[in-house]
Amino acid sequence: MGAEVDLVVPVKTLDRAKSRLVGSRLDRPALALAFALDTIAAALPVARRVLAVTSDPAVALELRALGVESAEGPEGLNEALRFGAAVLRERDPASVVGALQADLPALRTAELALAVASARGRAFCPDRQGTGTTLLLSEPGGSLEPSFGVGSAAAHAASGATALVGPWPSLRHDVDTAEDLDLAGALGLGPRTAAVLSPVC
Ligand SMILES: Nc1nc2c(ncn2[C@@H]2O[C@H](COP(=O)(O)OP(=O)(O)OP(=O)(O)O)[C@@H](O)[C@H]2O)c(=O)[nH]1
Ligand SMILES: C=C(OP(=O)(O)O)C(=O)O
Repeated sequence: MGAEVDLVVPVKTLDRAKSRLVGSRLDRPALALAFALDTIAAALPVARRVLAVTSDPAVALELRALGVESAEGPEGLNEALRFGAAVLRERDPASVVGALQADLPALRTAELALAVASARGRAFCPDRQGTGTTLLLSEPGGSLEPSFGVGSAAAHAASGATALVGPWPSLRHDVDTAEDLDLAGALGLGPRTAAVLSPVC
């Protein structure tokens, strides 16, 4: 792709996160934090900068220990992403700015690197079902125009972004439900997520 890649990663307040993981013995806040830390740790070697946008001081503190910068953005996912993308764009008018979801606990660095390198212009990676979006990239120097939420893959395609489909299953396995967690587990979970799950497995 050529241009440097800077990523904004939105992280919801932990006590409200991953509400669809209900009905199990899972510790949702601990898992949401572990998902975010595993996702970001896998992304760090790929991106020049990673900026997390979160209103949760506990998340910011954990990320600081990883050397990751956080900012408190506005309420709402797309608002948080626009805020983070503007911060990154201000620092470099020519970079590729990306939005990476924080619920990819099986993410492999090499797979993210391959997907990013495959992008030509503004592009997105659909989730495994093909309806959601796990990664959205601007064109170099371009705007992100995030439309995350229900049906975001179709929304990103309709806004002119190209779908990134290739050998990067770990980038497509976001985890919202217990079934998603089983499927991500089959790919191999990051160490923090595996540690949270180990007492109940
Ligand atoms: N900063 C910020 N991040 C958000 C917000 N809503 C969602 N996110 C993040 O956006 C990504 C995708 O969100 P979802 O998959 O819906 O995750 P979630 O909201 O924790 O899960 P559900 O409660 O099941 O909807 C995850 O990285 C979340 O942490 C928000 O209002 N602000
Ligand atoms: C917000 C999104 O994530 P999810 O569908 O996992 O909630 C999205 O895919 O746009």
